[in-house]
Amino acid sequence: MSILIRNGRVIDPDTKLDEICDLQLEEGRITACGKNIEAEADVILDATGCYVMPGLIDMHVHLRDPGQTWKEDVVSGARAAARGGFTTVLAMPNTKPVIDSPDRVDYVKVKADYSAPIHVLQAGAITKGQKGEVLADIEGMIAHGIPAISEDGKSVMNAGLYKKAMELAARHGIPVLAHCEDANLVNGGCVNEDENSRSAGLPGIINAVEDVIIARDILLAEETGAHLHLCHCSTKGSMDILREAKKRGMDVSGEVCPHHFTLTSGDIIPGDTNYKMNPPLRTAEDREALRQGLKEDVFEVISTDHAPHSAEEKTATMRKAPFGIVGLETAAALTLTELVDTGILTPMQMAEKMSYHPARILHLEGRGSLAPGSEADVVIIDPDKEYEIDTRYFESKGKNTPFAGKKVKGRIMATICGGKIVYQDKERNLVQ
Ligand SMILES: NC(=O)N[C@@H](CC(=O)O)C(=O)O
Ligand SMILES: [Zn+2]
Ligand SMILES: [Zn+2]
Repeated sequence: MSILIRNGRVIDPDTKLDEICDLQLEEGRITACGKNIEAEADVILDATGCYVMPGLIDMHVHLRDPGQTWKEDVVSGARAAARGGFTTVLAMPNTKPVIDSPDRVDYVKVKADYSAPIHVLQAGAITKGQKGEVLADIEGMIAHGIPAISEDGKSVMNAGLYKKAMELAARHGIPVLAHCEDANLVNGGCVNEDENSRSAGLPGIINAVEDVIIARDILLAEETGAHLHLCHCSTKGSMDILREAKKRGMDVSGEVCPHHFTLTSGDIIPGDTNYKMNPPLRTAEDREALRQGLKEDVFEVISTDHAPHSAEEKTATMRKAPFGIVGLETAAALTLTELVDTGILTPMQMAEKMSYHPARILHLEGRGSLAPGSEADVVIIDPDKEYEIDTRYFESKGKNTPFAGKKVKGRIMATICGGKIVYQDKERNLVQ
């Protein structure tokens, strides 16, 4: 199988290429990139007016498999990812049961290998059952292929235990993905603590809930030499602390999710639980800091924290509904609309944060790159296509998004994974 993508704006952070040219894919690999490639191909795609980027990589998703497959499963999640332009996702281990052993890692791997259209990777939990008491079989899971460990959904509050996990991660050269939330400071909060929470009479979550654990984790990473990656950063403090740690030359990185760089707590429609996620939507000042941090590459990753829940679960009150919103099928459009179209990020920075940097942090050789020899994982995006987000077209089982009906600019036209077209837009056929 060979594919020739003609006349797109090829944007490759690895080779620093940003040029209108052709890209040739053969037998699952990228084989050539250049102007007017004359080779024969089984399929020719006309990418005129489109960005051609390395397939997007989301290093933070929840696929709910095993145990909560009414919300999502490996296959529906992977299809949603393909529709969103992603060719690799990393699933968090807060499933039921928790992915804390080699055989549970294998369960996801086998299911994904047989039936997912894209690459699905699995992170291993740090403690058994995510109870924060004893370490999980981290080395066993590393032997079975996990590219990272994470306790996402919570922080490991026992710093001594966490330090041991970091030592293991450092020894094996894998990153620790940190959900930063001080369990003792949350205080039952369900939205950001500010004038909006007070007028709505809802318990609030202060910024320090996140910031104190970020500071602690950075100190522990410095001590152990582990690569620390901060999940879903939402506060101005996260940006300040991360910037300062990087100045000291530390091996630490951070991600921001589209909802946190797009919305503030002031946008919450009272009672609409599709605005409830953890960490919560913060203030305009926090959002501004996140945007600035993305622009200045303090944050090198954009991830979705795709957190599907059923409509029924989300009909609960703001206090009781589960935290989390879906993100795979809206992330590229929100990044293009909110950050690229506004001049905050260049298209090259988008490709870095949504593909190249995640590949480097997770040590995914041959991914996040369009250099010849790389895996044939490619996304074709029309940056000018305008439309309204419509959850009826979502491949995800989760429709829980505050962005339904939002006007955006930028649409995935095709996703190619391992040299196969795994998603194509129905309106505009690129095949020539
Ligand atoms: N982000 C969320 O609001 N929810 C996540 C957990 C998490 O990412 O911490 C979930 O698993 O639902
Ligand atoms: Zn989290
Ligand atoms: Zn998460």
